[in-house]
Amino acid sequence: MLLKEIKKKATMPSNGFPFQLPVIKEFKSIGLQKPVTIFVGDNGSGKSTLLEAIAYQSNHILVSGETMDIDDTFDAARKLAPHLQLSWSFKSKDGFFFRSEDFTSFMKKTRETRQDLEKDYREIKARDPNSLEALPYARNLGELKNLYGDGLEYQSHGESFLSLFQARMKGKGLYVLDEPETPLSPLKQLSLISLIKEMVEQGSQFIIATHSPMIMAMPNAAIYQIVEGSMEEVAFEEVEHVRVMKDFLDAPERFIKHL
Ligand SMILES: Nc1ncnc2c1ncn2[C@@H]1O[C@H](COP(=O)(O)OP(=O)(O)OP(=O)(O)O)[C@@H](O)[C@H]1O
Repeated sequence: MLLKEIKKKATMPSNGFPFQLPVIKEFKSIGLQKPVTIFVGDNGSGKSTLLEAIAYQSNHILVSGETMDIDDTFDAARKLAPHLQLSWSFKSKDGFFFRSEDFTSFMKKTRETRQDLEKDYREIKARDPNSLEALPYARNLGELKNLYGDGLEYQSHGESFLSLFQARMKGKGLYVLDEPETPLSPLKQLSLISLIKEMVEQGSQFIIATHSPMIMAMPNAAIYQIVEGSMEEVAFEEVEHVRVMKDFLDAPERFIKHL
């Protein structure tokens, strides 16, 4: 394990967002004994708020490589993070925070970078086909191609999500993922589970907020369920999402006739 414990300091304010959220008020500490920690809970239970603060306090790097410092949507994380005490076995500098909103801007940035490099490369070659000045542009274009193939933008939304994870994840990193299942079909969620399993085998650790029962079934995972502000470790079969989804799939008509 890289991150061993997340503990709330005694001095946290009790008023104003995010401090007045029930889950933040009641949170004391969790020990991370498994390589995958999963937060589940209803919409609005505070999963993202807590996850963002953990990510901010750990290394505050986004999937794009940018810092969480420049984005005002992380104001609450910036306020809450100093009140969380993280204990490490080994503080890795690798890893990132991922939420699906940042994916679109990362795709846009990658596309613009590639287009700029291609334009500069073409201009230099047109001026002088043998110019050494073109070499760094060719090298950077080659690196982008190695990482993402011909371009994430030529893949479907779900495919490019997975390619991004495959390109950006490596061993011994701490990955904090907020609802990574968002655009993924059930089969692609299995591919994500397989990728996470592979990364765990290489010494990585994951903290994930999810609504997906498939992700919750991940091997080597501890599931913490938030109900009315209290956070408790539960078995997979006890998670509300899992029970509701299972009952629904067993007999959808039973649910739908009551709507
Ligand atoms: N800037 C803000 N100011 C005040 N309240 C906020 C702010 N941002 C979020 N909230 C509230 O905090 C609560 C927790 O939000 P959060 O996004 O952490 O929930 P969540 O469990 O991740 O939900 P979901 O599953 O829908 O993503 C919600 O009720 C939300 O409306």
